[in-house]
Amino acid sequence: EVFSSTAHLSTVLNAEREIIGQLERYIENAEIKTDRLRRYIDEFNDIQVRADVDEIVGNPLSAYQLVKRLTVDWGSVERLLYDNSWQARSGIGKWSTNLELQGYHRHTFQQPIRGRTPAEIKGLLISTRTKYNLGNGLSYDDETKNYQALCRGEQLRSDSIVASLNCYLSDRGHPSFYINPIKVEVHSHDPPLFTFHDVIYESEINFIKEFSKPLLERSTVLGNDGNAREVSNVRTSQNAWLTDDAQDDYSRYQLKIIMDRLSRVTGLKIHGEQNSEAMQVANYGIGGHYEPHHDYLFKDKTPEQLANVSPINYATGDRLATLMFYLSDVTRGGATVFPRIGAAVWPRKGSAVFWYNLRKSGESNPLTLHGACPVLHGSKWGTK
Ligand SMILES: O=C(O)CCC(=O)C(=O)O
Ligand SMILES: [Fe+2]
Repeated sequence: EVFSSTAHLSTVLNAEREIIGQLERYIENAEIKTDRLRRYIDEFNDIQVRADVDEIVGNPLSAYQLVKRLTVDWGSVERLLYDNSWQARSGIGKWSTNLELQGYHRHTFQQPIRGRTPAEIKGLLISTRTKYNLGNGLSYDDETKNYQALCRGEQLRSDSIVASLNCYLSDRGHPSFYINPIKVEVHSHDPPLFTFHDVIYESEINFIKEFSKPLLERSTVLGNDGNAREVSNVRTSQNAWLTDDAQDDYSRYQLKIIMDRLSRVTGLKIHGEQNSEAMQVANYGIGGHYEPHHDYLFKDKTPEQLANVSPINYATGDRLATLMFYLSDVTRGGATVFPRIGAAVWPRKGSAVFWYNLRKSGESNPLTLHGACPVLHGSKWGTK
């Protein structure tokens, strides 16, 4: 009954004012929320547009920020979207605290590092010159020291040895290279260690990468107890085996062309499972590495570990040689280093590094101990 008295009308009027007030706060909140969301979107958009994928995932700072966005920022966006506390000022408080905290993290994260390029970080790590030993019979500690020093780009060999390392053009004894000979770079004469430059082409590299991307899984090593392979900090990368049965006709054809060329380059028959293992593709992200190890399979193994060597390897014999080619340049880090030889091979897209794991006598050569240095900036793709 609104006509019988005005008393109740004033209550209604007050209620209306209250509703208007709440609606205004609701709109105000919604505007703040939209504003925050807009700022997130602008910021993410800006980062996405600015750089290409390799640049984002390969730069330690942007890779860190990407992970932070996935784990923290997008969580805040989600909370913003689902937070319906339209009447609570405390809601706004919560959002802004959140954002301030993130601003703070961004601040503390960026300030100390800004301007310090990986080169300077690397510079900080370079120790004063220590005396290095090379060869067999080094302690594990010395080998680790050499591995790290080589990864930092230090020279461990005498100037005269380094001066004896040469580059040359070679047809590798095959007519297909008469006109366009292979560029060979020698990293060590004994044991022989070379890179063959520009032996795999851009289109082939893209083919191998695209083909293996969906197959990549965290790499494993043979467990000490001889049991199945396990994930380990010794080898932090992802890899994929390009086995014959996983391939369609077109892929098999592409791989055959590459393998035939590499057979001519190395002078070894490497195509087909009787002659070499399936191709293995590896991708290392920032910090990804493989600690020094040997590629040969039969020496220095316990009977339990030997029991784990696959029958095909017994049938075909030990790994005579390793040929590994780089499918990417690496901005910093990621060298393949030989702590007992003192050699470091820096990845170059399209080049292949080659060495014999066994001597001519068939015995394994312990000097071929090698490892992959941690990637500092960029990402590393290799296949062997
Ligand atoms: O990636 C590298 O530089 C070395 C890889 C390696 O030694 C291996 O896969 O056995
Ligand atoms: Fe290896």
